Amino acid sequence: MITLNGLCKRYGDRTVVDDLSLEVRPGTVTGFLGPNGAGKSTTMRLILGLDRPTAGTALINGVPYHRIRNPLRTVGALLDARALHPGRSGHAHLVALARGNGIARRRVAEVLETVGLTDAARKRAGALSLGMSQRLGIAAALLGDPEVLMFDEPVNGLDPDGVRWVRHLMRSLADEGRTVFVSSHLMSEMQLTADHLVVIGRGRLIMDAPLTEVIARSSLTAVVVRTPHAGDLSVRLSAAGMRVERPGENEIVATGAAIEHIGDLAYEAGIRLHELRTREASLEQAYQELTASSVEYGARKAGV
Ligand SMILES: Nc1ncnc2c1ncn2[C@@H]1O[C@H](COP(=O)(O)OP(=O)(O)OP(=O)(O)O)[C@@H](O)[C@H]1O
Repeated sequence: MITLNGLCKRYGDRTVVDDLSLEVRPGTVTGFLGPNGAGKSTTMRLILGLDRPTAGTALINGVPYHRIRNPLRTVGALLDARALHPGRSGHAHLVALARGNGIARRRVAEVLETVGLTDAARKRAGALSLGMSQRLGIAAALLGDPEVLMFDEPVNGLDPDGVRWVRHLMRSLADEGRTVFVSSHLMSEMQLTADHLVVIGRGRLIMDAPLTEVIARSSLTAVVVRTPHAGDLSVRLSAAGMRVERPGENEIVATGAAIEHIGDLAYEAGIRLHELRTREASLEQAYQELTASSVEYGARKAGV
Protein backbone atom coordinates (compact mmCIF):
# COMPACT_ATOMS: atom_id res chain seq x y z
CA MET A 1 0.00 0.00 0.00
CA ILE A 2 1.23 3.49 -0.85
CA THR A 3 -0.28 6.37 1.12
CA LEU A 4 0.15 10.03 0.21
CA ASN A 5 -0.97 12.64 2.67
CA GLY A 6 -0.94 16.30 1.68
CA LEU A 7 2.16 15.63 -0.44
CA CYS A 8 3.72 18.81 -1.87
CA LYS A 9 6.88 19.56 -3.80
CA ARG A 10 7.96 23.04 -4.76
CA TYR A 11 10.99 24.01 -6.83
CA GLY A 12 11.55 27.69 -6.12
CA ASP A 13 8.17 29.34 -6.50
CA ARG A 14 6.87 26.54 -8.71
CA THR A 15 4.55 23.95 -7.12
CA VAL A 16 5.09 20.71 -8.98
CA VAL A 17 3.18 18.37 -6.64
CA ASP A 18 0.28 20.10 -4.97
CA ASP A 19 -1.37 18.62 -1.89
CA LEU A 20 -1.79 15.05 -3.12
CA SER A 21 -3.65 12.71 -0.77
CA LEU A 22 -4.51 9.22 -1.92
CA GLU A 23 -4.01 5.50 -1.37
CA VAL A 24 -2.66 3.04 -3.89
CA ARG A 25 -4.05 -0.30 -2.81
CA PRO A 26 -2.74 -3.87 -3.05
CA GLY A 27 -4.22 -6.42 -5.44
CA THR A 28 -4.88 -3.71 -8.00
CA VAL A 29 -3.13 -2.20 -10.99
CA THR A 30 -3.38 1.56 -10.45
CA GLY A 31 -2.67 3.66 -13.52
CA PHE A 32 -1.05 7.02 -12.87
CA LEU A 33 -1.99 9.46 -15.62
CA GLY A 34 -1.45 13.10 -16.40
CA PRO A 35 -0.14 15.37 -19.16
CA ASN A 36 3.59 16.01 -19.63
CA GLY A 37 4.96 17.86 -16.65
CA ALA A 38 1.95 17.02 -14.44
CA GLY A 39 4.24 15.76 -11.67
CA LYS A 40 4.00 11.96 -12.02
CA SER A 41 7.74 11.22 -11.97
CA THR A 42 8.27 13.72 -9.16
CA THR A 43 5.56 12.00 -7.11
CA MET A 44 7.22 8.64 -7.70
CA ARG A 45 10.60 10.07 -6.72
CA LEU A 46 9.08 11.45 -3.51
CA ILE A 47 7.60 8.03 -2.69
CA LEU A 48 11.03 6.46 -3.20
CA GLY A 49 12.78 9.02 -1.02
CA LEU A 50 14.82 10.33 -3.98
CA ASP A 51 13.45 13.82 -3.34
CA ARG A 52 12.26 15.40 -0.11
CA PRO A 53 8.69 16.65 0.05
CA THR A 54 8.20 20.34 0.78
CA ALA A 55 5.20 19.29 2.89
CA GLY A 56 3.15 16.17 3.56
CA THR A 57 4.16 12.53 3.61
CA ALA A 58 4.55 9.58 1.25
CA LEU A 59 4.40 6.22 3.02
CA ILE A 60 4.96 2.67 1.84
CA ASN A 61 3.15 0.14 4.02
CA GLY A 62 2.83 2.88 6.62
CA VAL A 63 6.46 4.05 6.76
CA PRO A 64 8.55 6.51 4.77
CA TYR A 65 10.98 4.91 2.33
CA HIS A 66 14.10 5.86 4.28
CA ARG A 67 12.81 3.96 7.31
CA ILE A 68 12.22 0.68 5.44
CA ARG A 69 14.81 -1.84 6.57
CA ASN A 70 14.98 -3.92 3.41
CA PRO A 71 13.89 -1.43 0.74
CA LEU A 72 14.33 -3.69 -2.32
CA ARG A 73 12.33 -6.44 -0.64
CA THR A 74 9.50 -4.04 0.07
CA VAL A 75 9.36 -1.84 -3.01
CA GLY A 76 10.71 -2.27 -6.51
CA ALA A 77 10.73 0.54 -9.04
CA LEU A 78 11.53 1.29 -12.63
CA LEU A 79 12.04 5.02 -13.00
CA ASP A 80 14.62 5.63 -15.69
CA ALA A 81 15.59 2.55 -17.67
CA ARG A 82 18.71 4.26 -19.03
CA ALA A 83 20.10 5.04 -15.57
CA LEU A 84 22.61 2.17 -15.69
CA HIS A 85 26.37 2.02 -15.86
CA PRO A 86 26.76 1.68 -19.65
CA GLY A 87 29.94 -0.43 -19.48
CA ARG A 88 28.54 -3.02 -17.10
CA SER A 89 26.46 -5.96 -18.28
CA GLY A 90 22.85 -6.24 -17.19
CA HIS A 91 23.74 -9.44 -15.40
CA ALA A 92 26.59 -7.78 -13.46
CA HIS A 93 24.29 -4.89 -12.57
CA LEU A 94 21.69 -7.23 -11.07
CA VAL A 95 24.32 -9.33 -9.26
CA ALA A 96 25.72 -6.17 -7.63
CA LEU A 97 22.21 -5.03 -6.69
CA ALA A 98 21.40 -8.44 -5.18
CA ARG A 99 24.65 -8.53 -3.23
CA GLY A 100 24.18 -5.04 -1.85
CA ASN A 101 20.70 -5.88 -0.63
CA GLY A 102 21.18 -9.35 0.83
CA ILE A 103 19.24 -11.01 -1.98
CA ALA A 104 20.20 -14.56 -3.06
CA ARG A 105 22.21 -14.59 -6.31
CA ARG A 106 19.90 -17.20 -7.86
CA ARG A 107 17.17 -14.51 -8.00
CA VAL A 108 19.19 -12.83 -10.77
CA ALA A 109 18.71 -15.77 -13.14
CA GLU A 110 15.04 -16.02 -12.13
CA VAL A 111 14.18 -12.39 -12.85
CA LEU A 112 16.19 -12.38 -16.09
CA GLU A 113 14.14 -15.33 -17.23
CA THR A 114 10.90 -13.60 -16.19
CA VAL A 115 11.74 -10.60 -18.37
CA GLY A 116 13.13 -12.71 -21.24
CA LEU A 117 16.67 -11.33 -21.07
CA THR A 118 18.66 -14.43 -20.13
CA ASP A 119 20.97 -14.17 -23.16
CA ALA A 120 21.07 -10.40 -23.69
CA ALA A 121 21.97 -9.80 -20.04
CA ARG A 122 25.63 -10.60 -20.82
CA LYS A 123 25.87 -7.57 -23.14
CA ARG A 124 27.06 -4.19 -21.92
CA ALA A 125 24.06 -2.21 -20.67
CA GLY A 126 25.06 0.59 -23.06
CA ALA A 127 24.57 -1.78 -26.02
CA LEU A 128 21.00 -2.69 -25.10
CA SER A 129 18.05 -1.31 -27.05
CA LEU A 130 15.59 0.91 -25.18
CA GLY A 131 13.13 -1.99 -24.99
CA MET A 132 15.80 -4.30 -23.55
CA SER A 133 16.81 -1.62 -21.02
CA GLN A 134 13.18 -1.39 -19.96
CA ARG A 135 13.10 -5.14 -19.43
CA LEU A 136 16.32 -4.98 -17.43
CA GLY A 137 14.85 -2.17 -15.29
CA ILE A 138 11.77 -4.31 -14.67
CA ALA A 139 14.04 -7.23 -13.70
CA ALA A 140 15.77 -4.97 -11.15
CA ALA A 141 12.39 -3.91 -9.73
CA LEU A 142 11.37 -7.57 -9.32
CA LEU A 143 14.68 -8.68 -7.79
CA GLY A 144 13.67 -8.41 -4.12
CA ASP A 145 10.24 -10.00 -4.75
CA PRO A 146 8.65 -6.83 -3.32
CA GLU A 147 5.03 -6.25 -2.30
CA VAL A 148 4.94 -2.80 -3.86
CA LEU A 149 5.95 -2.05 -7.45
CA MET A 150 6.17 1.27 -9.23
CA PHE A 151 6.81 1.62 -12.94
CA ASP A 152 7.28 4.96 -14.70
CA GLU A 153 6.37 4.50 -18.38
CA PRO A 154 7.31 0.79 -18.49
CA VAL A 155 6.15 0.24 -22.08
CA ASN A 156 8.22 3.09 -23.46
CA GLY A 157 10.28 1.65 -26.32
CA LEU A 158 8.72 -1.81 -26.23
CA ASP A 159 7.42 -3.51 -29.37
CA PRO A 160 3.79 -4.77 -29.44
CA ASP A 161 4.80 -8.15 -27.99
CA GLY A 162 6.69 -6.39 -25.22
CA VAL A 163 3.72 -4.13 -24.49
CA ARG A 164 1.46 -7.16 -24.17
CA TRP A 165 4.02 -8.87 -21.98
CA VAL A 166 4.13 -5.87 -19.60
CA ARG A 167 0.32 -5.87 -19.46
CA HIS A 168 0.25 -9.53 -18.40
CA LEU A 169 3.08 -8.99 -15.93
CA MET A 170 1.28 -6.07 -14.22
CA ARG A 171 -1.91 -8.12 -14.06
CA SER A 172 -0.23 -11.16 -12.54
CA LEU A 173 1.70 -9.05 -9.99
CA ALA A 174 -1.60 -7.49 -8.86
CA ASP A 175 -3.31 -10.89 -8.83
CA GLU A 176 -0.61 -12.07 -6.43
CA GLY A 177 -1.82 -9.33 -4.08
CA ARG A 178 0.90 -6.78 -4.78
CA THR A 179 0.48 -3.04 -5.11
CA VAL A 180 1.20 -1.99 -8.70
CA PHE A 181 1.47 1.73 -9.50
CA VAL A 182 2.22 2.46 -13.14
CA SER A 183 2.41 5.66 -15.14
CA SER A 184 1.76 5.75 -18.86
CA HIS A 185 0.71 8.01 -21.71
CA LEU A 186 -0.68 5.08 -23.69
CA MET A 187 -4.37 5.31 -22.90
CA SER A 188 -5.46 2.33 -24.98
CA GLU A 189 -2.96 0.21 -23.07
CA MET A 190 -4.00 1.61 -19.69
CA GLN A 191 -7.61 0.83 -20.50
CA LEU A 192 -6.61 -2.83 -20.89
CA THR A 193 -4.27 -2.93 -17.87
CA ALA A 194 -5.51 -0.73 -15.03
CA ASP A 195 -8.30 -1.42 -12.53
CA HIS A 196 -8.02 1.94 -10.87
CA LEU A 197 -6.82 5.34 -12.07
CA VAL A 198 -5.19 8.32 -10.45
CA VAL A 199 -5.18 11.34 -12.79
CA ILE A 200 -3.22 14.49 -11.97
CA GLY A 201 -2.78 17.79 -13.76
CA ARG A 202 -0.36 20.57 -12.78
CA GLY A 203 0.47 18.59 -9.64
CA ARG A 204 -3.12 18.39 -8.42
CA LEU A 205 -5.40 15.42 -8.09
CA ILE A 206 -8.06 15.42 -10.82
CA MET A 207 -9.49 11.94 -10.35
CA ASP A 208 -8.99 8.91 -8.12
CA ALA A 209 -11.52 6.29 -9.16
CA PRO A 210 -12.00 2.84 -10.69
CA LEU A 211 -11.44 2.72 -14.46
CA THR A 212 -15.09 1.78 -15.00
CA GLU A 213 -16.21 4.88 -13.12
CA VAL A 214 -13.87 7.18 -15.06
CA ILE A 215 -15.37 5.88 -18.30
CA ALA A 216 -18.95 5.96 -17.02
CA ARG A 217 -18.56 9.60 -15.93
CA SER A 218 -17.38 10.76 -19.36
CA SER A 219 -19.90 12.88 -21.22
CA LEU A 220 -19.17 10.69 -24.24
CA THR A 221 -20.51 7.60 -22.48
CA ALA A 222 -24.15 7.47 -23.50
CA VAL A 223 -27.17 5.23 -23.91
CA VAL A 224 -28.26 4.56 -27.48
CA VAL A 225 -31.93 3.79 -28.04
CA ARG A 226 -33.64 2.75 -31.26
CA THR A 227 -37.42 2.93 -31.29
CA PRO A 228 -40.19 3.79 -33.76
CA HIS A 229 -41.47 6.23 -31.10
CA ALA A 230 -38.28 8.28 -30.72
CA GLY A 231 -40.13 11.62 -30.61
CA ASP A 232 -42.38 10.58 -27.73
CA LEU A 233 -39.56 8.91 -25.76
CA SER A 234 -37.11 11.79 -26.19
CA VAL A 235 -39.67 14.22 -24.70
CA ARG A 236 -40.03 11.92 -21.69
CA LEU A 237 -36.27 11.48 -21.27
CA SER A 238 -35.72 15.26 -21.44
CA ALA A 239 -38.48 15.77 -18.86
CA ALA A 240 -36.63 13.31 -16.60
CA GLY A 241 -33.53 15.58 -16.78
CA MET A 242 -31.46 13.72 -19.39
CA ARG A 243 -29.58 15.30 -22.28
CA VAL A 244 -31.04 13.92 -25.47
CA GLU A 245 -29.85 13.94 -29.07
CA ARG A 246 -31.63 12.57 -32.13
CA PRO A 247 -28.97 11.49 -34.64
CA GLY A 248 -31.58 9.64 -36.75
CA GLU A 249 -35.33 9.51 -37.03
CA ASN A 250 -35.65 6.38 -34.89
CA GLU A 251 -32.58 6.93 -32.79
CA ILE A 252 -31.91 8.65 -29.46
CA VAL A 253 -28.55 9.16 -27.75
CA ALA A 254 -29.10 10.03 -24.07
CA THR A 255 -26.57 11.06 -21.44
CA GLY A 256 -27.01 11.68 -17.76
CA ALA A 257 -28.92 8.53 -16.80
CA ALA A 258 -28.37 4.81 -16.30
CA ILE A 259 -29.51 2.42 -19.00
CA GLU A 260 -31.91 0.74 -16.54
CA HIS A 261 -33.65 4.04 -15.89
CA ILE A 262 -34.25 4.58 -19.60
CA GLY A 263 -35.49 1.00 -20.06
CA ASP A 264 -37.91 1.42 -17.15
CA LEU A 265 -39.18 4.78 -18.41
CA ALA A 266 -39.89 3.33 -21.86
CA TYR A 267 -41.62 0.31 -20.34
CA GLU A 268 -43.83 2.45 -18.11
CA ALA A 269 -44.82 4.59 -21.10
CA GLY A 270 -45.58 1.47 -23.17
CA ILE A 271 -42.94 2.43 -25.75
CA ARG A 272 -41.55 -0.44 -27.80
CA LEU A 273 -37.73 -0.50 -28.11
CA HIS A 274 -35.75 -2.09 -30.93
CA GLU A 275 -32.38 -1.45 -29.37
CA LEU A 276 -31.08 -0.30 -25.99
CA ARG A 277 -27.32 -0.27 -25.36
CA THR A 278 -24.55 1.64 -23.68
CA ARG A 279 -21.96 3.35 -25.89
CA GLU A 280 -18.86 3.67 -23.76
CA ALA A 281 -16.31 6.43 -24.15
CA SER A 282 -12.73 5.24 -24.61
CA LEU A 283 -10.28 6.03 -21.83
CA GLU A 284 -8.53 8.32 -24.31
CA GLN A 285 -11.73 10.39 -24.65
CA ALA A 286 -12.47 10.38 -20.91
CA TYR A 287 -8.87 11.37 -20.18
CA GLN A 288 -8.92 14.23 -22.67
CA GLU A 289 -12.03 15.67 -21.06
CA LEU A 290 -10.54 15.37 -17.59
CA THR A 291 -7.23 16.98 -18.42
CA ALA A 292 -8.27 19.50 -21.08
CA SER A 293 -7.71 22.44 -18.74
CA SER A 294 -4.41 21.24 -17.31
CA VAL A 295 -2.39 20.45 -20.41
CA GLU A 296 0.72 22.54 -19.96
CA TYR A 297 2.78 21.70 -23.00
CA GLY A 298 0.04 21.27 -25.63
CA ALA A 299 0.90 21.85 -29.29
CA ARG A 300 -1.08 24.39 -31.22
CA LYS A 301 -3.19 23.02 -34.05
CA ALA A 302 -1.24 22.63 -37.27
CA GLY A 303 -1.60 25.68 -39.45
CA VAL A 304 -2.74 27.95 -36.63
N1 LIG B 1 14.82 19.09 -10.10
C1 LIG B 1 13.89 19.90 -10.62
N2 LIG B 1 14.02 21.24 -10.56
C2 LIG B 1 13.08 22.07 -11.08
N3 LIG B 1 11.96 21.63 -11.68
C3 LIG B 1 11.77 20.31 -11.77
C4 LIG B 1 12.72 19.37 -11.24
N4 LIG B 1 12.24 18.11 -11.48
C5 LIG B 1 11.07 18.27 -12.14
N5 LIG B 1 10.78 19.58 -12.32
C6 LIG B 1 9.59 20.14 -12.98
O1 LIG B 1 8.47 19.57 -12.39
C7 LIG B 1 7.41 19.41 -13.33
C8 LIG B 1 6.87 17.99 -13.22
O2 LIG B 1 7.79 17.11 -13.79
P1 LIG B 1 7.59 15.54 -13.79
O3 LIG B 1 8.76 14.95 -14.51
O4 LIG B 1 7.30 15.07 -12.42
O5 LIG B 1 6.27 15.39 -14.66
P2 LIG B 1 5.66 14.09 -15.36
O6 LIG B 1 4.19 14.12 -15.06
O7 LIG B 1 6.41 12.88 -14.97
O8 LIG B 1 5.89 14.45 -16.88
P3 LIG B 1 6.15 13.48 -18.17
O9 LIG B 1 4.85 12.85 -18.48
O10 LIG B 1 6.55 14.48 -19.21
O11 LIG B 1 7.23 12.53 -17.80
C9 LIG B 1 7.99 19.75 -14.68
O12 LIG B 1 7.57 21.03 -15.04
C10 LIG B 1 9.48 19.72 -14.44
O13 LIG B 1 10.14 20.65 -15.27
